[in-house]
Amino acid sequence: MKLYKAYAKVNIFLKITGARGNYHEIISRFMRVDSLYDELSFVAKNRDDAFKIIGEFSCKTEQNTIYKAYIALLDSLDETPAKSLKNLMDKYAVEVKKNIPAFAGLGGGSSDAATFLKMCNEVLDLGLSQNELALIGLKVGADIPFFIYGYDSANVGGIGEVVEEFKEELLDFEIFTPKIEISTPKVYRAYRENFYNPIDGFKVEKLKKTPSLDILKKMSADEANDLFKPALQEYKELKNYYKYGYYFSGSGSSFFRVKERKQ
Ligand SMILES: C[C@@](CO)(OP(=O)(O)O)[C@H](O)COP(=O)(O)OP(=O)(O)OC[C@H]1O[C@@H](n2ccc(N)nc2=O)[C@H](O)[C@@H]1O
Ligand SMILES: Nc1ncnc2c1ncn2[C@@H]1O[C@H](COP(=O)(O)OP(=O)(O)O)[C@@H](O)[C@H]1O
Repeated sequence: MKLYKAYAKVNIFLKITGARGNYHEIISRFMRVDSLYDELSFVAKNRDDAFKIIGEFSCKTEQNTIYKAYIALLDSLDETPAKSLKNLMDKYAVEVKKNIPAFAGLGGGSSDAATFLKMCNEVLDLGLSQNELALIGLKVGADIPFFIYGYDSANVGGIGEVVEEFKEELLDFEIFTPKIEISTPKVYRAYRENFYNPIDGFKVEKLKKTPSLDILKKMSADEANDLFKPALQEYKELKNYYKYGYYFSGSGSSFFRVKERKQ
């Protein structure tokens, strides 16, 4: 069966622009990490088994983003394609070779979910557009739309649903992930309680136009990512891992820096 790659991402910058209910509106440059991906495939399974995911996960199937994406996709389909999808998942399990660390700020769970949605769309010929898939994905997680579009680099806004390609060279990253299980909601909550200071529209426009390499030359780790200070506050041990010249991805715990330009 065909292997599908679910790439990791890093957030070159991540700035908060406001609040939306329990969520935060952001402007962030997402860049795909070419060297780090999970591998997904459909493999034949026993028809009697329930929805099955094969792979090393720390969560139950019901909590897996792949299962949540399946339910969201089922809900969005008419009767006939929904039947085909159920039939597909009766016959096949989703096998995942997990390479992207979890709780890492690298979007592993979101990328798996996005890839699963694209696999179903392709295999069943559902004819869903990228925008439609992104909206289905958004119900499962804010990072999923970026992975649906599959751009190398993009400015991501709203809570994650506005994805605009940013044309630039893909960078090669060195990444390390401290073994700290960071909770994304906890970090956003700490930001809102103690660091809330949304940036203005002028700064947003400037950031959106700046190439990633320039951002990384001009900004320090805490200037580039509004979630770095709240993460340090909530997870004190994080500071033992921080090395000068590295940047913090999303809500963490990964740090990255550019290795070299991709050939
Ligand atoms: C911080 C970022 C940066 O890319 O990613 P990670 O570090 O998790 O990879 C994202 O904003 C995370 O996206 P994702 O991890 O998909 O978030 P979700 O599952 O949708 O939301 C989990 C929780 O995080 C908070 N949340 C998430 C996104 C957002 N824009 N504002 C928020 O406040 C909310 O409390 C929400 O209930
Ligand atoms: N397909 C998946 N891959 C990894 N983690 C998943 C997946 N589905 C659900 N999870 C759960 O999501 C959390 C971590 O999400 P993940 O996407 O790996 O991290 P992050 O949001 O920091 O990039 C953990 O609670 C993990 O058990």
